[in-house]
Amino acid sequence: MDSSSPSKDLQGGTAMAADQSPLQKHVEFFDRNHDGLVYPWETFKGLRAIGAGYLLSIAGAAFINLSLSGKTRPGKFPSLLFPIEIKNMHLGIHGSDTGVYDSEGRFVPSKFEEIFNKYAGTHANALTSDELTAMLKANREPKDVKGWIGSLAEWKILYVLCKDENGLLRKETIKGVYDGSLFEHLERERAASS
Ligand code: HEM
Ligand SMILES: [Ca+2]
Repeated sequence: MDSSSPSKDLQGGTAMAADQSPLQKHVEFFDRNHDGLVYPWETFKGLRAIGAGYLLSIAGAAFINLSLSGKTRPGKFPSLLFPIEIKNMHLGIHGSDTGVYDSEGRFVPSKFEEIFNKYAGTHANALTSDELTAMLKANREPKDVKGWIGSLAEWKILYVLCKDENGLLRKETIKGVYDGSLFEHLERERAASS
C-alpha cells in the first residue's frame, strides 16, 4: 500500500489532511494515533499529558466528546464510541466565543488582538483572572447557554492549566491555543520535568 495516501478507517475519518486549519491543529494533539478521529480515551490521554488531573480529564473527555461527536458527524448514525471527526471540526464552533476562529476554523488576527486591546488592562500582553471573566461575560450572546458553558469551560480550564506564577494568562500562551502548539509544548515540558 502507498504509505503516503491518507488512511481511512471504518468510522470514516481521514488522517492527515494536507491543509489543516488552525482549529484542526488545535485538536490534532488529541488524536493520539493520527487517524483523523478523537475518541474519548484519546481526549482523556491528551488531557492527562498536559497536566490535567484524573477527574478533570474524565469529566473533560466526557463533556468534549459528548458535545462534539454528533456535531462533527453530520448525517451519520450516532456512535456510542463518541468519536469527533477532525475534518469537520469547524462544525463544533459555538456562540459566545471570541471569534478568533472564523466559521471555517481559520485564525483571525484582528480578533486575537482585540482580546488584548479590550481586556488586558493591567498588563498589555496578558489577562488576569478578572479580566478573563470580564471577557467571557462580554462575549455572551443572549440565551446561548450552550455557548456560555462551552466558552467558560475552554477558558477556565486553560487558565487553571496555563496561568503563570503571577496568575496571568500570557498572550503567547493564548496564541499557542489557537495555532495548536501549546499542548505539544506542555506535554514536552512535563515529560522533561518528570
Ligand atoms: C485542555 C484542553 C483544551 C483547552 C484548554 C481548550 C481551550 C480552547 C480555547 C481557549 C478556545 C478558544 C475559544 C474562543 O475563541 O473563545 C478553544 C476553541 C475550540 N476548541 Fe478547544 N481546548 C481544549 C481541547 C479541545 C479538544 C480536545 C477539542 C475537540 C476535540 C476542542 C475543540 C475546540 C473547538 C471546536 C473550538 C472552537 C470553539 C469556538 O470558537 O466556538 N478543544 N479551545
Ligand atoms: Ca484517533
